[in-house]
Amino acid sequence: MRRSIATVCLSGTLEEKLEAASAAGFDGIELFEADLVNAPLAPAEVRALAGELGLTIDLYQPFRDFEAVPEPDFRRAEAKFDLMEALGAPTMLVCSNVRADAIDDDALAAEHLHALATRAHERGLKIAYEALAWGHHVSTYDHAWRIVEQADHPALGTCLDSFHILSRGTSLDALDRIPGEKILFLQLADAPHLTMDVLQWSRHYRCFPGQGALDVAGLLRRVLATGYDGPLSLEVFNDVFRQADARRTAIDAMRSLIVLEGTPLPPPAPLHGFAFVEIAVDSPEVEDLLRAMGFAHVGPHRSKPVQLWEHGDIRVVLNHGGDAAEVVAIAVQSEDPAASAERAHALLAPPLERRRGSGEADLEAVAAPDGTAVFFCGTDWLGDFLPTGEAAAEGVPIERIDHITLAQPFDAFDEAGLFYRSVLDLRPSEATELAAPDGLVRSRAYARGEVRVVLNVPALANQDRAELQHVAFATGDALAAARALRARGVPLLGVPDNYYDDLEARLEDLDTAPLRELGVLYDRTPEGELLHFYTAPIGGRVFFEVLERRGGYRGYGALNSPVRMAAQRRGERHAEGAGA
Ligand SMILES: O=C(O)c1ccc(O)c(O)c1
Ligand SMILES: [Mg+2]
Repeated sequence: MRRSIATVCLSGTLEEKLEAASAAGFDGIELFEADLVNAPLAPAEVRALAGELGLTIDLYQPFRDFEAVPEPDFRRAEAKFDLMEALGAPTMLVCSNVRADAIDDDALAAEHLHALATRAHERGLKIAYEALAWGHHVSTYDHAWRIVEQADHPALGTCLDSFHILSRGTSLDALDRIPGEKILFLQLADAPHLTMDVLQWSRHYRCFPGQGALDVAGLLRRVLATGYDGPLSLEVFNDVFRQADARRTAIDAMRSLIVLEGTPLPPPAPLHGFAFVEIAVDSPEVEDLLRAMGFAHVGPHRSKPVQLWEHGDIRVVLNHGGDAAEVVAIAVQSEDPAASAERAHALLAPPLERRRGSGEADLEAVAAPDGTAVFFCGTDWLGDFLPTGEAAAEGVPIERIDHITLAQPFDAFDEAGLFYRSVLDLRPSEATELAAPDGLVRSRAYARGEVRVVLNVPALANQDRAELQHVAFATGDALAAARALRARGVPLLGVPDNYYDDLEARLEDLDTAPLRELGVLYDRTPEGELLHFYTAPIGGRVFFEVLERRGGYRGYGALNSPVRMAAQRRGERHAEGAGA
């Protein structure tokens, strides 16, 4: 099916919006009136530019507050028809009247729309009538359809918008009564569950399908069952997207449509946890910390300035080309790396070209939205490192990478989420908000089996950095691990006494003494328990966590994150007797 995107989804000037839509592979656009009014291009020039970019102008919108008023404004409508002829836009969206003085009279609305359609028809144009969820009298799609049916004009049909329908929880059953050819346009948008005024919800929080909580896929199935074969068009009003890079947003939008349509993709290959995490370093600090944690430097790379460090099943690659300590790559162990990479490419993840020495493994890698490399590893990559013969220290019970937490830029929360969900086929948990000392952080975990990625994003722009990156190591015994690491002189993050006092007040049966002594945090859900602690940050940017999941605990200790963040901000380290 044809894919369109409304210019309101994208940031920038009209020219930038068109270029971004074209670069992402869209076939057409919905032209928002304001984007045209604000542009120095004549309508014919917009048409020419769109044409050069391979885009059609599928819809001109919105035409507001027309129907069911004492004097419908045909003069304004004719002016827009002139414009549409110059643009080559075949259809005008008329949204339901929101004015307080609109008349509650379906027959009158139908009469006005019939008259409008008659004039449009003379020009070879069409009118698509859409119910806004906050329309004064017409606020549901079935009501808008009844009026269109009553108006009964060949140049008049309806425009369906998934947000207006699903936000109100309107039953989809009436869709079966609308003939496909009378649906002139389909707008698709998702949104998170929010309890708020529906207009505010629509204008600020819409997102691309798959990024919110609405069943857009279910609605699409019902609409396609009517025989609708017009464009699938994204119409998303979102404060963050308005501030994001238009080219990235357009690719995010296209990825969302690829997933929504159920486009055949290479199936996700089974994954077996993380093969490695790569950390860029600018000082010997990380090496010192890994050594103190019992890691062995098992080998330098044959041709690149990177080293492999190992402990149990944990592999950390240190990259000495960095100018700050940060996680630059995550690598998953795939049963079929080539298939994983093909799936990623089909989902528009840009491949990363890698330089490879002769005899070295051909590692497939793509770039995540924030530039983090995602590698798909088989088993041959370990041969790229020259063995040193070093072995990890005994007696430090840390076993494998449990999860990797990536601090993302402010505008990447939904985009990066959709990327990891679709490319790696990870399942999202509920999003949470963490109150850090420097601002609110939105956090959401994505997981499949042993591959777990947590995305942390500042809630507002202009916050330099509300979060750090971290790699969490799984242990079978957090208290023993904390004891062993302390004995080896690993600088651990201090936890205030107030935290343990609160824990005791909340959980009467919990013995907090060993936790308090060792600076170990605790969480409990009906499924199980979590014991975890953190190293002090290195280079101000990266730290490690050690965690023990007991029973079926599936979370990430989000409740305790603000305690950690406050301690990190103070630069507190756990010292002997700190709990006393
Ligand atoms: O928010 C609005 O006014 C508005 C305008 C046009 C649309 O198609 C829509 O869904 C909402
Ligand atoms: Mg709409």
